[in-house]
Amino acid sequence: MTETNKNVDALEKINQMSSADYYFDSYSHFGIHEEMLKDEVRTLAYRRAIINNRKLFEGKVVLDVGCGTGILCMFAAQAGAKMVIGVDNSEMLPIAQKIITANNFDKTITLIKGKMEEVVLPVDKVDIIISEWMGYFMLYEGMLDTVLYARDKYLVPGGVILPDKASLYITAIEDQDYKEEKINYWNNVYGFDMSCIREIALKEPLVDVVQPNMIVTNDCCILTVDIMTITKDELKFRSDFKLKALRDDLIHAFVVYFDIEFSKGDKPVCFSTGPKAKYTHWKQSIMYFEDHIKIQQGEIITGTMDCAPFDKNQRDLKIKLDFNFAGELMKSSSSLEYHMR
Ligand SMILES: C[S@@+](CC[C@H](N)C(=O)[O-])C[C@H]1O[C@@H](n2cnc3c(N)ncnc32)[C@H](O)[C@@H]1O
Repeated sequence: MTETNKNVDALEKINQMSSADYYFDSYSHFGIHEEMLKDEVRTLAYRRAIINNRKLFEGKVVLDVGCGTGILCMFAAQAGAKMVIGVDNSEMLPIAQKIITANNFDKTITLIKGKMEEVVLPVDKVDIIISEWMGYFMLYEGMLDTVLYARDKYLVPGGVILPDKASLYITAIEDQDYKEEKINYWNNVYGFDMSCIREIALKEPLVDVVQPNMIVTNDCCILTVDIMTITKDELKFRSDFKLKALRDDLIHAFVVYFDIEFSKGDKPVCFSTGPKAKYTHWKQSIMYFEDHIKIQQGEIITGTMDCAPFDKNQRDLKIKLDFNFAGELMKSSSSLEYHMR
């Protein structure tokens, strides 16, 4: 093989690589765990849901799917669990083991390195499954599939999963300035035409913070997940939505975010990753489209969203968004496709 061919091959490989290739590596560095642990909306919600529900945990066998640093395992042990098993396939696992030992939880917490789908647990069944599985756009990373696998294989009848409910929402925003900076920027980069990157950028949901004053419409729930009962197939979803303008404005993007509920136990806990809630590391997922919609208060955008794992890489998401708008000032309809990777 010539040097040129080798380079072309390497480039093609890089182009074909996506989140699946880096997935467990990405969780092997402490940096990502630092970001998650410091997200207090997230970590304190889990702590409240576990520690404040001592009655639920006392004397129980608990499985933490994707235990990372072991933080949720330690909360469960503090809440009185008899035995906690943490499973993780990243190189964080040996470090988590040191953390468990340093905090004197060796007797209660057993950590196992490997894929949840492949490891052998020291018990046949568990009473409670805890997991922090949510990715951007809620379903990115496809980790909920792993929780459902663990539920079907290990959860005792009548067992509990925390969290147990998740809902995905869509809304629409005015975002002219940031669209200029992130999308139209590529039209003229130091005088050069890089608009081919603009085409790619338009097709990728942008994970960033949406300010509440950018929201132009109400929101609409496009998916509700009951983690106790949902099947892997139902996570591929199609949902119609209707968004009503709260004021006269321009719309440049649709925005997706999710809410999480721990509804079991005496003290239910919930948190939102929406633009009106406190910052979380999930931010919001922004989907820009060509042009804009000129909307007046009370007018309605209707649409359909289809979302499924990407064929070539089940951790990526393929999102199709069709919308229709017939307002007094303009009419617009479009069929948009996005790839979350
Ligand atoms: C979002 S992190 C959560 C870490 C920790 N539970 C926390 O709350 O800070 C998800 C973890 O699950 C692990 N993971 C994802 N899928 C897995 C699988 N199929 N088998 C084992 N570990 C998995 C990842 O390596 C990662 O460390």
